[in-house]
Amino acid sequence: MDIDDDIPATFASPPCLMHELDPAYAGLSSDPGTCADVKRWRKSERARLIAQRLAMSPGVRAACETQIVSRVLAEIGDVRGLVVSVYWPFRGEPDLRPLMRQIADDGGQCALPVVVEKGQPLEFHLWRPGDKLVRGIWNIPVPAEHVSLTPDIVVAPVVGFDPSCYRLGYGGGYYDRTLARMAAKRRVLGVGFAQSRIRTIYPQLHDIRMDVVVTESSTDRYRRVY
Ligand SMILES: Nc1nc2c(c(=O)[nH]1)N(C=O)[C@@H](CNc1ccc(C(=O)N[C@@H](CCC(=O)O)C(=O)O)cc1)CN2
Ligand SMILES: Nc1ncnc2c1ncn2[C@@H]1O[C@H](COP(=O)(O)OP(=O)(O)OP(=O)(O)O)[C@@H](O)[C@H]1O
Repeated sequence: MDIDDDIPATFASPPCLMHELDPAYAGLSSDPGTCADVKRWRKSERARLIAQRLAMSPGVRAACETQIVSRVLAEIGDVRGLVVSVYWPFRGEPDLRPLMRQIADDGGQCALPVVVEKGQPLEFHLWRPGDKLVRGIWNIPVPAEHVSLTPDIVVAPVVGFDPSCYRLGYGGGYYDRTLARMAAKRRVLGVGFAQSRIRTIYPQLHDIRMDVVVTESSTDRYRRVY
């Protein structure tokens, strides 16, 4: 018999009892009226943030992207043997294709997110520099070959983000749906321009926090307390 079997279970730190509380107490809302207001607000905020980043000058954008790539590489550390999902840039997202080349050069593997079915989780398909791409849903380029991988690190582009590392995306809920299904040990690195930081995204019950958000001038970290 294990000696610990006789000892009542105790926690090294206080257990989290958040699940026993009203979600509103945690700043999360399940009220239908509030959800509808948040949806409307998110739609206009997305449009504003996308227009704002599309208006960046090419020189400023390129300088920011260089900074983002080096901060993300520092955040990833030794990439040998790891699968990192990145993304093909779309609607003014930071262009991280140099990051994908560097990951491959350093012995990691890259994957791109693929919408295989609307309203379902994303799949991540292997992409090596030079591999053929075809147009997927919304015309976003996706690998022509379908080699599905499970990422160790998910680099997720943000339309907006808040200081609690919550992500505002394009409104399909794809990353949330996908992360909800993945093992907790994956790391999620949000990336965006500093101008995409907003006070709050009004987090809802389905929103999943990222571990870190990297911009050209900042690295925000969410520290789990449990
Ligand atoms: N570069 C890149 N690739 C990616 C993502 C991403 O965020 N960035 N995705 C990450 O998920 C997936 C694509 N997600 C998308 C989700 C919604 C829309 C979109 O156009 N939505 C509608 C509005 C939806 C609504 O409000 O209900 C639209 O804008 O008209 C586009 C892409 C997979 N590939
Ligand atoms: N885990 C989930 N299961 C089912 N539906 C979900 C889940 N997560 C999100 N959704 C749905 O997706 C919708 C859009 O979510 P949200 O506004 O957070 O999208 P987003 O994070 O901006 O989009 P994306 O991840 O595609 O860039 C939500 O209203 C919700 O109905």
